Amino acid sequence: MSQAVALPPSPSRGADAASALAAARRVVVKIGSSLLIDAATRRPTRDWLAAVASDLAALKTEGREVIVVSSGSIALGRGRLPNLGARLEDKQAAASVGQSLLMAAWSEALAPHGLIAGQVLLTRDDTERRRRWLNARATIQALLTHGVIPIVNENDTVATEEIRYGDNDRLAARTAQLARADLLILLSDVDGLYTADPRRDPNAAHLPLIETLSTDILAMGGGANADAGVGTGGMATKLAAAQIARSAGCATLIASGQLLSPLSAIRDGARATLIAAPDGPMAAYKQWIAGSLSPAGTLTLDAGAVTALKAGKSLLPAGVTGVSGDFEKGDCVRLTDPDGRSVGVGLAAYAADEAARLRGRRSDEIETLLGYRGASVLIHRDDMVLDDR
Ligand SMILES: Nc1ncnc2c1ncn2[C@@H]1O[C@H](COP(=O)(O)OP(=O)(O)O)[C@@H](O)[C@H]1O
Ligand SMILES: N[C@@H](CCC(=O)OP(=O)(O)O)C(=O)O
Repeated sequence: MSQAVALPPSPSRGADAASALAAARRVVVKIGSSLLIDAATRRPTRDWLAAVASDLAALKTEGREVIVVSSGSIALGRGRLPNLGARLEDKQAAASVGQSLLMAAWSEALAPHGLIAGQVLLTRDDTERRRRWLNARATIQALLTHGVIPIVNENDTVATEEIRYGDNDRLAARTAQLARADLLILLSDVDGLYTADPRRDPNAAHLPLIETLSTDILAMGGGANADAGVGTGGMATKLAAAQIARSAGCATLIASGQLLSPLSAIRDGARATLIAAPDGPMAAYKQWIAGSLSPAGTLTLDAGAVTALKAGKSLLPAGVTGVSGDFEKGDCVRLTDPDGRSVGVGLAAYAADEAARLRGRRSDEIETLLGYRGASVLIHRDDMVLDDR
């Protein structure tokens, strides 16, 4: 995995947009249909896409990991099937045709930089059900480890959440949460949040930094720019996305995508709104594990495993002496010492029946015991919170 640049404290804390980007290690960039697709021709805005690809390549060269959340499949699909109607299934059909065109456009734009695009189609269920969530996270991690740029969109064939209610802003926030990104950049047709919709109110003032998403701030988010033709969300969905990201310890930047190289522009000081997050993504993730999930089972550990966990290691199957409860992969389980005292909690990498088969066994036996090669640990240390920490 690439190593980050020398970093200022954290993009999550209050600063300005340029320093938030300079400090970010893992960045999710959300790009809406109106930026990617020419409303008149319903084709990709190739020059813009080429410039963004070059921006993304620069971020990667600087040592940051980059994930893109890209809309555009419906608009592109409609370009090929102009007679489609406005029903939900027509939109889904458009997305089905347009998604491959969208990926082709991304692959073409990234290729001159030696970068490969990987398609990731998610539904809300995938980001909320922990088993699928762990699977999606592992796939995104594997893509990043191999230097691929994941290009995420909603799986519009099976889900209608975002195309019915808004845009991909919330999907981008959930992706940032899933990937434990520290910065979410929402590229828009406006250079940030104003005290009121700047298209309607000439006195609206730009807000460069939001430390707290108060109800007053949330109320500033109006609907979308109706003149844009493609794109659906508006500022309200961006603020809703920022709220999701913030609770996951990820800061959000709302910035203009209407410049040719919008990410370089942020780095060079272009105006934007930074919504800070108080904790980093790992701290927020651990708080979520410890505070929001009820354990669905228990793993009893031997004394050696307890010592290893306290030294910061992951839990290997070899250190587990007992498995109880009915838990699935990704569920929260309680960890206890040989005397039954709680040691902490963690997210299981295997379901209860599999964990029972792996109990007390070496990691190199997992493939033989289960018939496939899964994780080499029962609970990864990142997915674990110890009581006495
Ligand atoms: N308080 C606000 N500050 C900035 N923009 C606002 C605000 N309230 C509503 N808007 C509108 O939200 C639009 C951006 O949302 P949207 O059209 O969905 O953009 P995109 O397609 O880039 O996601 C702006 O063009 C603006 O008209
Ligand atoms: N999944 C849909 C995204 C829905 C949408 O319109 O999003 P956006 O362009 O961000 O308002 C698509 O690819 O067209």
